[in-house]
Amino acid sequence: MTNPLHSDHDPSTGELQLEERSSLRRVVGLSTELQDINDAEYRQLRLERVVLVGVWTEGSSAEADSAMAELGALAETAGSMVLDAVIQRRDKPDAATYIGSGKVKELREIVDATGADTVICDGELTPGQLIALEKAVNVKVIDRTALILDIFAQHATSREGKAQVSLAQMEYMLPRLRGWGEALSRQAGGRAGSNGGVGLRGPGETKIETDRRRIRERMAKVRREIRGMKQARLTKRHRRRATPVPSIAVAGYTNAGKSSLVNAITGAGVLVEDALFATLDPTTRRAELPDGRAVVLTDTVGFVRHLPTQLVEAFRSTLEEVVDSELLVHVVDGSHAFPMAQIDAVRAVIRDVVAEQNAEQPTELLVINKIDAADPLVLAELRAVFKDAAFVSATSGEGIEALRHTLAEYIAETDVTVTLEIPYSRGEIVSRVHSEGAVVHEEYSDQGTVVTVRLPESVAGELEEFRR
Ligand SMILES: Nc1nc2c(ncn2[C@@H]2O[C@H](COP(=O)(O)OP(=O)(O)OP(=O)(O)O)[C@@H](O)[C@H]2O)c(=O)[nH]1
Ligand SMILES: [Mg+2]
Repeated sequence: MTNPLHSDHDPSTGELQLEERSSLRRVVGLSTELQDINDAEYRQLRLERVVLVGVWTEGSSAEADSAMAELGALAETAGSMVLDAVIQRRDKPDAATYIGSGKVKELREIVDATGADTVICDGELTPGQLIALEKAVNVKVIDRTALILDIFAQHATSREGKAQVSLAQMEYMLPRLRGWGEALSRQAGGRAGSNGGVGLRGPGETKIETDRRRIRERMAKVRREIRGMKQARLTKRHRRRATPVPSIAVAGYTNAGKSSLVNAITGAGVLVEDALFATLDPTTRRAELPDGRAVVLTDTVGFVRHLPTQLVEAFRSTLEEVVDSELLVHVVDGSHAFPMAQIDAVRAVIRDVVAEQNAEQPTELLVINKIDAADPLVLAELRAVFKDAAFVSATSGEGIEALRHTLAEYIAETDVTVTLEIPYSRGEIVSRVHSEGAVVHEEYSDQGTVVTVRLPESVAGELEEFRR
């Protein structure tokens, strides 16, 4: 394992976060309540004992199983206990009830037999499908989108992250308010007949309409707040960009081991958990590479297939970090049954953001992690396809030192080599050159210290006056 050089963080932070999160688990579901619209009768996800349902439309049965396993992991991350899972093979989901009527009956029997209180469907269901299925099985039915929103709501810690998630939840809720519970009765007085046009709403407005209006108002407010926070973040990032320390973004599918890898490389205590979306806010750690150079690594939120569109915006801040960095370390879970599909999913999202921002595609270094637990056949395939990839285990430490050297080489490629003569009176410049670059040669002349050093271009520019 590597030394915790320049770790500017208390290694107990991850531990603390983990504790906090476990205590949060016990009140699962509370985080999805939007306190500010407390009388809106939207569905509250109190997930406890759940049955999973999937429709398998394409691919092999092993892939379908793997998709269900992921849904199960998501459900557990949200704090629920998975009792059973049903998959139905069909060309496309049933328009009325997502799964066909025969399967609905079977599902109802499973729900009754297991005592489940919630059914989770893989995919995004229409409001109509949710209601119809709920009627048929007689317990709460939610979809994958709601589940992911719930996890994000539980895990977001930064103010901007929380605001983004609450906005996404409201966006999801808005079209689904209708029919949410027979409890949504009309307000006293009923609808004010045909004369209740624009501006005359009020007593005759239905409860759903009032709720919708309140949610829209709240959404507008949150949007304004986010704009303000975004500005602050951009300023901060700008300031960070002004310091010439190269930045490395660590991205990849959720649970690939990104945080573990950042810890292994830097020795810092970033939160690691066998749960999806353990990391939601980008965290940055300093590290020193074998050539003595300082870099910063940013641990980012994980990717997932079919990310709810409402959350894409919430991901944006993390993706901007990726696009902005010198090097993108793309971490892959080598022990997963289908790492290729995950690699493709991650690359597709990054490509989209790069295109959208008119940015340059950052250099990507693939890091296949968890080689200690990987199937040798899958590993052999990955080695054959990705010849430049690094193969490591963040937990055993295998390959980490080699990876640190590889990182140094990648970063060095963006460097220039210069010879500087630094007067003896400017010792601070000599220290700076040592910490920000890789010194190739050093000697002492009558005038000062003469160093030949590889430096990031921006630093070399700043030290132009000492060039020889
Ligand atoms: N066997 C094995 N397990 C690992 C390795 N690296 C990470 N893990 C485990 O994988 C799980 C996820 O690790 P994290 O580092 O939290 O993964 P992440 O990519 O940051 O996950 P999210 O932040 O949730 O997206 C944890 O249980 C780790 O202990 C490895 O090299 N080998
Ligand atoms: Mg993480």
